[in-house]
Amino acid sequence: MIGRLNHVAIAVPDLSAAMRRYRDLLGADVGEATTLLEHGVRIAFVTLENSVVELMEPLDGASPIARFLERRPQGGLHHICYEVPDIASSLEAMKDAGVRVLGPVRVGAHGRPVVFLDPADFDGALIELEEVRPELQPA
Ligand SMILES: CC[C@H](C(=O)O)C(=O)SCCNC(=O)CCNC(=O)[C@H](O)C(C)(C)COP(=O)(O)OP(=O)(O)OC[C@H]1O[C@@H](n2cnc3c(N)ncnc32)[C@H](O)[C@@H]1OP(=O)(O)O
Ligand SMILES: [Co+2]
Repeated sequence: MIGRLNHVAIAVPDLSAAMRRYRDLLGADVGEATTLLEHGVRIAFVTLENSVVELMEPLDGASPIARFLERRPQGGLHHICYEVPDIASSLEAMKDAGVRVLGPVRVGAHGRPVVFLDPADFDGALIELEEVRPELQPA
């Protein structure tokens, strides 16, 4: 059901510092920082040849990553995002299997529908599913 790895996300306490590290120390292609109010985060994507890393800092104490950073003040690996062709049918399959879905489907940073799955039901890893419809992709 899942397709490509879309991104791996790292929660960071200071996005500008993390962006500088990736750009200046690692020589990576770091995009612009973007605020995602609805998700409570400010993010920047690092584009690699074969995948993408999402750097995220919390907007405030109510952000879903605020508690995560309280436990790990230096930051840490936060979630992994897989592409699915049809998020509604993926969700149905998850619910049928008893996997807890965290919140509703929302529009993610790429402007596509995303949803999160409870780490307690997925080997301790927070999973994001992002809908990437094959028919809408360039050939
Ligand atoms: C969508 C926009 C953008 C994009 O890519 O397009 C993004 O990716 S935004 C990313 C930020 N959004 C989210 O993370 C939304 C989903 N996350 C959540 O709903 C919460 O963060 C949740 C439920 C995973 C944790 O909530 P909370 O922090 O309130 O709970 P606790 O701190 O009490 O933790 C409970 C339990 O879960 C474990 N946990 C927490 N975070 C993670 C994690 N990232 N990976 C693995 N496990 C995690 C935590 O250790 C606790 O475990 P326990 O055994 O009960 O101690
Ligand atoms: Co993400």
